[in-house]
Amino acid sequence: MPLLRAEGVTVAFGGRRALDSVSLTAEAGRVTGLIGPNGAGKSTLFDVVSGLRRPRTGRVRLDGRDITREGPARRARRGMSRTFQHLELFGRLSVRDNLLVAAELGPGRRHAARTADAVLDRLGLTALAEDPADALPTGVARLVEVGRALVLRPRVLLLDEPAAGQDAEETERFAALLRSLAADGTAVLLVEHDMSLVMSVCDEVYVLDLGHVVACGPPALIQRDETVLAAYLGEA
Ligand SMILES: Nc1ncnc2c1ncn2[C@@H]1O[C@H](COP(=O)(O)OP(=O)(O)OP(=O)(O)O)[C@@H](O)[C@H]1O
Repeated sequence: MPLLRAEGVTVAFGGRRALDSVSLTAEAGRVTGLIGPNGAGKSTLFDVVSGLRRPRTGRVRLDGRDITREGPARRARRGMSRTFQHLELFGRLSVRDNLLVAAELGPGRRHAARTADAVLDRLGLTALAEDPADALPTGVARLVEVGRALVLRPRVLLLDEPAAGQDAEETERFAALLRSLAADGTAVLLVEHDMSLVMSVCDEVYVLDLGHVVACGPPALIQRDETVLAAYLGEA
């Protein structure tokens, strides 16, 4: 049984379908990519999976359990956490305090400081722990957002464009982090525009275009898929 499954998810804004019967699976121990041109529906699908938006039709299942009607807090307690495309850090708080605020809500709350410090160490952020979040370059701030999701010890981690603003070296380190999270058994679902990152870290890639899954498979196949190329070139 897959850890996370979205089944036949449809979302409409006004008369327009942002998602039209979309199904997707994310397995424990794997990095699953979700790509597609601007406006394809990626963030909307994240909102449905994380409980911020109710779909018009369709289901979200975690471990087979139907969680479609559960809110984001309940899903977080079940082991799901996410980052946002637009940074949502507490700008005046230090890097460490940003993680602590989340750690105090999570399963490691009794040892929140230790939990936060362990994640800072894993992300290579210890030297910046006391810096205010709003003084950080975007690439580092995104890493802090990932850290805030990680202190909740997620089984399912949803990352919305986490590498935007990272330089080449930061992206390389980030790729290694994603692989190590998967090796720990986390199901990572990754929305990302950096194609070389997606193709190098993902086990499987879903391609959305205009609210439909137009392709799904291992990176090597997706890179050669004509429907995918057409979607990106605007010919689909
Ligand atoms: N709150 C909203 N109200 C109306 N339309 C919306 C809303 N949110 C998203 N949309 C529309 O739904 C479609 C999908 O948007 P979404 O943000 O999910 O795409 P995306 O694939 O994440 O795009 P991007 O790569 O640009 O972030 C777009 O046409 C968008 O304009």
